Amino acid sequence: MKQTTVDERYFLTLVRPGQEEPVPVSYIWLRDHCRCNECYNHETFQRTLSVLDIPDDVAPESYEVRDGSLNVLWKDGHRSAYELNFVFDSLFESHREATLQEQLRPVLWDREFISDCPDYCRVKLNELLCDDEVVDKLVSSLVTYGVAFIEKVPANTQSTEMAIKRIFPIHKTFFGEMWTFTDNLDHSDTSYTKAYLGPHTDNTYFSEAAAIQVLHCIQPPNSTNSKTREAYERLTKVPLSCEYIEHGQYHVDTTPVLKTNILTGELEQIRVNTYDRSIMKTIPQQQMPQFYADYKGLVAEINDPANAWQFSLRPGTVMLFNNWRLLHGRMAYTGKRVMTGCYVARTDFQSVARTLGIIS
Ligand SMILES: C[N+](C)(C)CCCC[C@H](N)C(=O)O
Ligand SMILES: O=C(O)CCC(=O)C(=O)O
Repeated sequence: MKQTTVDERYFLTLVRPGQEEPVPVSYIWLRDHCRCNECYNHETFQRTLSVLDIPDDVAPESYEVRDGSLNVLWKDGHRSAYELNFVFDSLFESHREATLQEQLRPVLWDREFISDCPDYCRVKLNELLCDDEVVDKLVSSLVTYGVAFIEKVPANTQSTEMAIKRIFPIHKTFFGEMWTFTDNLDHSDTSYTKAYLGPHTDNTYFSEAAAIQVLHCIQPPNSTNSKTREAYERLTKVPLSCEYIEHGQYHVDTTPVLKTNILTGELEQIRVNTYDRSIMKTIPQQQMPQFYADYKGLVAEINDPANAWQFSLRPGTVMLFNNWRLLHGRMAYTGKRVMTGCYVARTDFQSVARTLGIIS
């Protein structure tokens, strides 16, 4: 067995069955994760033990591993018992690996793939309302492909709301809970016009963009490259401010265009809306040429027609898409058109997916 030297004032070591390398486990982590009824409320899933009541130099009087459990007697006389799998599965390395091994991983796709791909979810409203498995299938599609459709939804806001609330709570913003928009400039924003809208994500000016955007066209218009990697890395670091301004509203958020997962390092969010960018003043002027080269490269890639999946949203079909990974836009139109939809907050999207066992 390999030897791992640890400072026994702060760590004990455990060996996971089937592995050779002993792993260090910190005493203060163990004490903080005691799940006895005195330290943890199993009805509210909350700690009752305050972290301030754990001495920095907390250490066991003794401990033993027996029958798949670690039993600790602390110097203050407190006793803790841990299932070894709880400890091993809570280690950073295990948690990171498990996150990377999610049973449902995002599938990256392009127009050709998605046009031919039968797997993303396209269900009928009555199926969704009657069958919990269809809810699971739809949320899985949003996790895997970032997109799903509900068909045969009566072309009105109320039915759209009913369909979405079957799956998610709706995230209310100053646009409303369910919003319905046309070209009457109800809000000072291009989406409230007939104009072309290039590919973008919404809410780049919120501290957290909606995870899911829902769109239902309830009244169609009555007429119709090693440099890339370096640029990618830079765009995960350069803070970019985006804003939304109208009477009574002034939202600004300043974060990089690309956000990577703090645990896995994988790309987690793209936040691009060229329309809503604030004055660029978050980097020195000397860095501007490089930033604009990187940003224009990304926007050009986004606007490449080869990357566009274009179709008409017709009354009856509700589209849900992941606003953290899919960009959306629309062609300019003439005549009268009415669109309805809503946002779903990321925490609610993830909570529903986690409750369904789709993500951890
Ligand atoms: C109409 N609706 C509420 C759906 C969107 C409004 C979009 C506002 C802003 N340009 C953005 O991209 O977030
Ligand atoms: O009007 C549309 O079809 C889409 C509008 C849009 O992109 C948005 O509201 O973010």
